[in-house]
Amino acid sequence: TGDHWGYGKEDGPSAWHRHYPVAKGSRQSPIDIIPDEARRDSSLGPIFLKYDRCTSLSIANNGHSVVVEFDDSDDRSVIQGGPLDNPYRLKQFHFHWGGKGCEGSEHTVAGVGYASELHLVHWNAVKYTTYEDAATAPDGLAVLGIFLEQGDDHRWLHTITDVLYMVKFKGSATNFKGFNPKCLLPSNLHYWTYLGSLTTPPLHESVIWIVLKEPIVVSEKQLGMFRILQFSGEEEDQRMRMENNFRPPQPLKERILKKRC
Ligand SMILES: CN(C)c1nnc([C@H](N)S(N)(=O)=O)s1
Ligand SMILES: [Zn+2]
Repeated sequence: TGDHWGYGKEDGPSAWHRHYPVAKGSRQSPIDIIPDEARRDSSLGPIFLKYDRCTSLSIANNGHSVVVEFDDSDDRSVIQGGPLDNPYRLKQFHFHWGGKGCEGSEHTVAGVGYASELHLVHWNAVKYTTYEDAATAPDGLAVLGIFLEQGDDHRWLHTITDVLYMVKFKGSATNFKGFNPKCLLPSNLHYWTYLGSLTTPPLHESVIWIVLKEPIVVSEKQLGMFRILQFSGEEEDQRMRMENNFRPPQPLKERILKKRC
């Protein structure tokens, strides 16, 4: 049992539909974002991120990515506004990235990928009692996507890359308290939004996606630190470097990509 999916040739995104048929569904993520085709929507206001009294708990390697988990027992860390009818609670954030010098984002912009993509996963605690209930509801999750572009060192990313050696292997975790993800946001919060899904199995079609237009800039050295992580556990003999853990863009089908006026 356990996760029998991955990013390899046999168990990668093109095979996920065998165990998760929703992979061929009508609102799958990620997508290729075509800016000129985004429809202006006057009902869309700005997004607000209240990450002040941050509630980070731990950082872990779950065999697919590196994940920072938050205490989501109250509304201290929430996203609201934009396409959202109420505040959504921050549950975790994680990254997707490529091989050295290669694209590794999940969403692409006019067919072009970025080096990496940060996902901050929030859930609708007003309408649903648990994350698990929200994760299967059409308006249950809100994921904020932020592109990472290769360039100069990011001033704050080292607080994450400096501890990656402690979670090198699948199943490892360590304390990670007092980290405020506000330091990972770009200067402006202009966004695209559309209805989509989780981008890894179980691929639930429960995500309101909010993708920021402005990337943050990180160095190749910092990106390289993510590649010391392994998909495999410490006891496994196959050393499997964690990289290219991204799903390619999926058909837009009958969806409209929206943006703020
Ligand atoms: C259980 N949670 C929080 C998640 N399950 N799948 C997630 C995917 N990694 S993503 N990329 O956020 O859809 S996040
Ligand atoms: Zn993700």
